[in-house]
Amino acid sequence: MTAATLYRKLVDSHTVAVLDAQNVLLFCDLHLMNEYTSPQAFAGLHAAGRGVPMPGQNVAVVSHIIPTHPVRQRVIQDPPSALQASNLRANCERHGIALFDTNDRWQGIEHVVAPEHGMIRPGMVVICGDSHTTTYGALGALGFGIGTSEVEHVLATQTLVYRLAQDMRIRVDGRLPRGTTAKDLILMIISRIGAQGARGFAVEFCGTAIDALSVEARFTLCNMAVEAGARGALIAPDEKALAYVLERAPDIAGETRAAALAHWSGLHSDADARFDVEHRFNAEEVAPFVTWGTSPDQAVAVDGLVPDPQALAEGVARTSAQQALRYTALAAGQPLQGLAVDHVFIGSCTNARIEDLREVDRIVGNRRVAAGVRAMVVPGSGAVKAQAEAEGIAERLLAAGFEWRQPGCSMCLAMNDDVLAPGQRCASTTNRNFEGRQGRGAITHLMSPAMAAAAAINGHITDVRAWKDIQ
Ligand SMILES: CC(C)[C@H](C(=O)O)[C@@H](O)C(=O)O
Ligand code: SF4
Repeated sequence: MTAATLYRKLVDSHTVAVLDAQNVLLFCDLHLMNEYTSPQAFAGLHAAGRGVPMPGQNVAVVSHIIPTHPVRQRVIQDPPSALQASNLRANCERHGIALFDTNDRWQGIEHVVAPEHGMIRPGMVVICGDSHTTTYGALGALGFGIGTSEVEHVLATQTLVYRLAQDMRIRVDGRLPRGTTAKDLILMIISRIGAQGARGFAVEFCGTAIDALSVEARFTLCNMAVEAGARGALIAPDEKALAYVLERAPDIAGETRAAALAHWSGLHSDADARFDVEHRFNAEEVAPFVTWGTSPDQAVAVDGLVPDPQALAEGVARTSAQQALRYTALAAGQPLQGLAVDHVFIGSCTNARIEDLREVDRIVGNRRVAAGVRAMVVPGSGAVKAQAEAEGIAERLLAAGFEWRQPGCSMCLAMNDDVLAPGQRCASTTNRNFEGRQGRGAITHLMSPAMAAAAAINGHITDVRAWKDIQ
């Protein structure tokens, strides 16, 4: 047998039929749904008089449009959003699909909820009408986003017509310096390879720096690989990944466990597997990264300067940098450090897990949010929220002047009522800094949770490495 990459092993083991040289019919072990991209798919399914043959392999979570105010019973006020949620409920009831509904105690952002309940296992193919499904590569599962018409196809057949991706390997060796995280690493990678740098590729991350990352940090890394255009992100599952899954999947026991472990042990690229493209990075070069523009690849180290578009080659990069600077109201050559922020948002499927909130807590310590800054923490899920409350994190952050909210996507894309005003500048732990993403005319600076916490305390973009008590 020829040597294969982990990506090809996952695709081949899920191929029901080869359609042509580029396309296969792929079996999908788990299909996650949200209220935003599923309604039209169900409508299409019903119009065609079709059912959902494998409801147990589908799960739905209300994520995007849900309000996050700290009330006991959440009510979605906005009529179109309320309709999306009630549609999802009706569709799940009709087809017997499990749903994490608005007031379910485990509700949250779909990509935070699914792994914490042991739904994501190494070797699976997981799809969702949401681009950040690449997150699951952290556990050795092939995850990727699909469009609404594909959601309908998956509901009806549990399969997908899938165009093969090319193989890319990104090796990162060395140790991440003090004060830097997986978020800084992925922002650095994206800034170097570009927002289209992995377009058309399934990316496998490897190297000593990746081995050293916690599973939650790997979620952050794989989550944002899509911001480089990746069609999938994978990390071969190691002891850490397996322990994470086994802890959360009590059904994997006895003979099933032995069979699972045997299967999982083969989930890595063969030693002589061929990758179409390979990149190498040195973790020692990672610094806390901050975006200055309106695309995730427009980022520099916090002690760097806003680049001069004139220094870029004439063409798309220069034009988009010029446009970006107009939007973010920054000047070429300006330092990012010291830039005042109005708002701090700690949340999203990139950085709202318990380790992220512990990091924020550690940075904040006994300090207080700067006067005039509104700082909001939106835990990724009900489970994260409960854990953070049990650990005293919520109480300490509230005392420091942060708002402590209920779980959801919230200000990551402002589809609920957590919206910034025009011109407001936000230090954000999210993954996209597109124009208008957090509110029309609002400006987003992507960064790590530690950096966002430091910005909240100082009221301006701050190099967290100057903090004495960081790790
Ligand atoms: C709403 C959804 C389709 C979208 C996505 O696909 O990623 C959203 O989650 C986002 O982060 O922009
Ligand atoms: S948290 Fe943000 S990136 Fe993640 S699914 Fe929600 S909107 Fe998309």
